[in-house]
Amino acid sequence: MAEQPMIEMKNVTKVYDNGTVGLKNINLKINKGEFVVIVGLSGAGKSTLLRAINRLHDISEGDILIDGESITKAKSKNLRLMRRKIGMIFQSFNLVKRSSVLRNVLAGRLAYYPTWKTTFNLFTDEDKQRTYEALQSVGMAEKVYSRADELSGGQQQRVAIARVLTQRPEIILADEPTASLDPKTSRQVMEDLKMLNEKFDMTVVANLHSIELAKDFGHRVIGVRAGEIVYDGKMEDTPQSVFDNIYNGGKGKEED
Ligand SMILES: Nc1ncnc2c1ncn2[C@@H]1O[C@H](COP(=O)(O)OP(=O)(O)OP(=O)(O)O)[C@@H](O)[C@H]1O
Repeated sequence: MAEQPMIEMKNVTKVYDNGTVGLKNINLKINKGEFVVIVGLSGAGKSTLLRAINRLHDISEGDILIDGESITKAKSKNLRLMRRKIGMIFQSFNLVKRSSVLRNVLAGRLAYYPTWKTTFNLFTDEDKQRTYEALQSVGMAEKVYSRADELSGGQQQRVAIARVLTQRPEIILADEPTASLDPKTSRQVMEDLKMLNEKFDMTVVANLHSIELAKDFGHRVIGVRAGEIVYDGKMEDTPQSVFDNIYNGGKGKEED
């Protein structure tokens, strides 16, 4: 199979308005079907990196290609179409708390409808079916009519995963998906992400604080420090010393 990168970052720099450098000259290729974990100290630039990929943050320099097409240069309609290919999972779940699980998961289809249809709730039966199946895949089908704010944190994150599954993106960006969950629930959520990766061939890029989860679920690990990539390698080839170095603020760069 030809290796067309799903995500390609070329000389990407991000400087925030206040002058903080979030990313420094990042070059990175991620292929279809990879499960990549990004590790680094707080403030290293992990969220900035992830949010640059779907243009939640505009970058200052460089170019980002999604499936071979520049998202950096994409204009409104095209940007919308490109974003449909990218699902996002947040630490804080980002559900509409007062809405039902059903409506939250259907929202994964929003980008496929013109606004007026969604305003009038004109989702197709097929999409409702898809929603139900997605909830089944994460073991949440019996909660379909519950309000989102009646669910535990772990259940909310699983609903968020069902929403992303309903969206059927090519790429999942997960920004600290387990940071507010207990260890057992965290593992369950990571299993769900693994299912999206393996069963639906979605490319997953996840920022993780937990080295243990990173090791257990990531195929490839990218270490970030002060806005730069300081390590990039297959998980199976990555010794503990790499993690120690990244988290202990070791000097110099580890090798690719
Ligand atoms: N909106 C913003 N404006 C200015 N600086 C910002 C903004 N967001 C992030 N930064 C800065 O950019 C740098 C990278 O932040 P980022 O949130 O990407 O780090 P992180 O590795 O995701 O950290 P954490 O693990 O704590 O979420 C930090 O110095 C941070 O203070």
